[in-house]
Amino acid sequence: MRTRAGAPPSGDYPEWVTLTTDTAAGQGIAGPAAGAEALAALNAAATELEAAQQPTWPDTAALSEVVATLASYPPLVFAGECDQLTQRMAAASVGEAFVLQGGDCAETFASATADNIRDRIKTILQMAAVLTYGASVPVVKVGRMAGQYAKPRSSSVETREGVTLPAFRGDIVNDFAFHEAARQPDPQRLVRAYHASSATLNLVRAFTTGGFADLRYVHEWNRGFVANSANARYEKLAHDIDKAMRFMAACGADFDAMRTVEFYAAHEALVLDYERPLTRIDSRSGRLYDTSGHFVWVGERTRQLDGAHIDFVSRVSNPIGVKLGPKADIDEVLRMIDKVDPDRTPGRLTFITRMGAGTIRDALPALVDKVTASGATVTWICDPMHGNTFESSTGYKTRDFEDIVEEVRGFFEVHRSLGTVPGGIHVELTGNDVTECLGGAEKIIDSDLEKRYESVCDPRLNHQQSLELAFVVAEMLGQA
Ligand SMILES: O=C[C@H](O)[C@H](O)COP(=O)(O)O
Ligand SMILES: C=C(OP(=O)(O)O)C(=O)O
Ligand SMILES: [Mn+2]
Repeated sequence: MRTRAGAPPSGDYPEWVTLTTDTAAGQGIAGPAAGAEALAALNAAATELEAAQQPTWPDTAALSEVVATLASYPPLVFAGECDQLTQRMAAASVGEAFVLQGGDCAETFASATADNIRDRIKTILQMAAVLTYGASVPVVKVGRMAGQYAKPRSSSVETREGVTLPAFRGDIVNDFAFHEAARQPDPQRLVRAYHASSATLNLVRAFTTGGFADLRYVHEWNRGFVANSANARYEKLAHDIDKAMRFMAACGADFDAMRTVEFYAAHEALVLDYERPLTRIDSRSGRLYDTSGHFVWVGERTRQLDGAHIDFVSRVSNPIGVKLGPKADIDEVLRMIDKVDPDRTPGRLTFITRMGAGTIRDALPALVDKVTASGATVTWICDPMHGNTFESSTGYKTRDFEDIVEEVRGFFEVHRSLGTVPGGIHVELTGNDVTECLGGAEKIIDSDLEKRYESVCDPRLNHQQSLELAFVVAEMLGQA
């Protein structure tokens, strides 16, 4: 709708529709001069600083072409959406929201199907509904999706039956198949990752705004979950939620207004040859945003203070996560805050702790205490997956559901004893009925793992286990 004079009516579009399109890689930058300078500095630093866990691309000319191609593509997310998520993360930092981040350890191109994406979203929506009830605050829904294609590895090679090849580093770099050609890094995969992310995000937006996310459906799905006799221990909470829904209906709540949800995309900003060309100047503010996803994080293996990853995230304005393991050095963490969040912007920096069930109660308190004393305003999120991985007797990388629950329990205990805020959870999950993590009501045991072990990297909670975790965490939240 336009006025007769051809001017768009004011106030019709949300502010975030402002395009963030000025391109990276130093090509045809039309944005504000300050932004162009900042972008040039980001690009220079990304190539000069030491970057851990990067692929060794065999053909640098092909890589340059790919980087230029990515730089010419539209952004996947808008700067204003990232700012909105920063505000949501800020709310979580003070207990006015709770964050749920979840999705595959490693997305693959082959698994980016409509059914898989729908089922993952469905699982996250179901978990979020339960957590919302438990927390009595909005749940910020963030998928490890639409960009989670890169993996850091403990070893750069993999040996099977005497044959040693480069390790699989995620579909964005090489192929999981165990033969020489498949494991060669191929820069064309960066372009495929962009298109797969774009298609995924398109479906995410459709599912979360087109009616699929209607709270009434989500509630029915959850009723179905609890009706399964294996899940009887969650009946009480499910009954309470059901009552709350009926109470809302009786009060005349507008359920039609609850047919859409905000949903954000997150991934580890690992391969800088992907993140860098997707970094753009926001035409509103001249600031830089990594438009490959709303929230990006730096992993435990790449968070070196003087390394390229921390430098990169310090230069973009997205909400940023940093994973912290049990050996995180407190002084280093404090210097990291100065670097990534010098202005102490609430919601800007999230620490995703991944300590291990047996370690969290010892390792987390001092860290939280010192960070709080420093005056920082970080959001604390618990990743109960990465500190609890072990090899099963049958040779699979696995995790035990009980360890996962126990780490979240420790996370709540530590924050409650310090008077700080447990802001959310970060989990590896799928909407499918895989057998990758042990335990849960279905009592998956070692010998079950081979039945449906489909992850190309870490073991994920399956649909049932994910919902169980949501119910258990909702109980913990309700005990506040
Ligand atoms: O999520 C990631 C994994 O924990 C990480 O890639 C390391 O895995 P690896 O020890 O199998 O290499
Ligand atoms: C590699 C991951 O985690 P971390 O950096 O915490 O090991 C991950 O989230 O898949
Ligand atoms: Mn993982």
